[in-house]
Amino acid sequence: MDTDHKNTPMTPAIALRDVQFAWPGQSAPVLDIPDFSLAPGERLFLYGPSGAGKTSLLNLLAGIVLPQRGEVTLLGQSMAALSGRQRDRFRARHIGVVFQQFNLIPYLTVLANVCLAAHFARRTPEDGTPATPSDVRNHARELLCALGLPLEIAEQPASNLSVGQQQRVAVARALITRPEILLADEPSSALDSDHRDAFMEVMLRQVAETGSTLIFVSHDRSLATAFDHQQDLRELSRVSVGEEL
Ligand SMILES: Nc1ncnc2c1ncn2[C@@H]1O[C@H](COP(=O)(O)OP(=O)(O)OP(=O)(O)O)[C@@H](O)[C@H]1O
Repeated sequence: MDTDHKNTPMTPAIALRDVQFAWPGQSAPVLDIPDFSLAPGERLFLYGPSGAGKTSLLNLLAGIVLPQRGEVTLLGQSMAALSGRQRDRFRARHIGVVFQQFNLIPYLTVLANVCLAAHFARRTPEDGTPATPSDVRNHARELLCALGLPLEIAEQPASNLSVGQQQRVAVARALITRPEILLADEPSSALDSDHRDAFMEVMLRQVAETGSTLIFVSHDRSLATAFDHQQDLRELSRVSVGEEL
């Protein structure tokens, strides 16, 4: 169970060992990663050409898919040891994910989309996340405002928003739970330079305050200087084209 996972100061936030992953129906792995780990609080900028498997890797780390071989361990918890439902719960409580497609619920208001993540995480004040609904709403409004979204937008359905606005709502939704691990897949791709700078400041400030471990995927290499490390996925993953699993 999620609550059983051991998390000592020496435990990496993220650890992959001998991981091979192929999408269903494909015999060739998209990822083959012998060894990869990040310490708590490390911030990694991940890049690589389109199709290299960056999004696939984030799906593995979020526990959305499991590898055919090897082990993915987050905060000391093996993902394979959890059922699908337990992985969903683990993700809600410990991981913030900004998906490329945002995955907002279109008919819910912006505020409801952001607050729902806090509801599913069901954190207590001791975890550092406000517990009362009105505190959560205030925190959500603060995040939306810091990300440059006008306040009146909070009460509109998410489907009314521009792509760049939806992207920032998705970022607020990932940050509101103050997750130990933040996985962001091209989270600034639809933003102009002013909004991108504001977004980077908000995200990095909260990550620093919370001590979150961050993997940030982007094609914009100019952003890499804000991170502890940058990594080309092709150097991490030794995929042999045509190899059978
Ligand atoms: N849900 C899926 N089902 C089947 N195959 C998939 C799925 N998602 C990705 N793939 C395949 O896995 C490979 C890697 O795709 P992935 O999206 O991980 O690359 P990427 O590096 O994130 O690319 P981009 O920079 O364009 O976002 C591609 O060949 C893609 O077709």
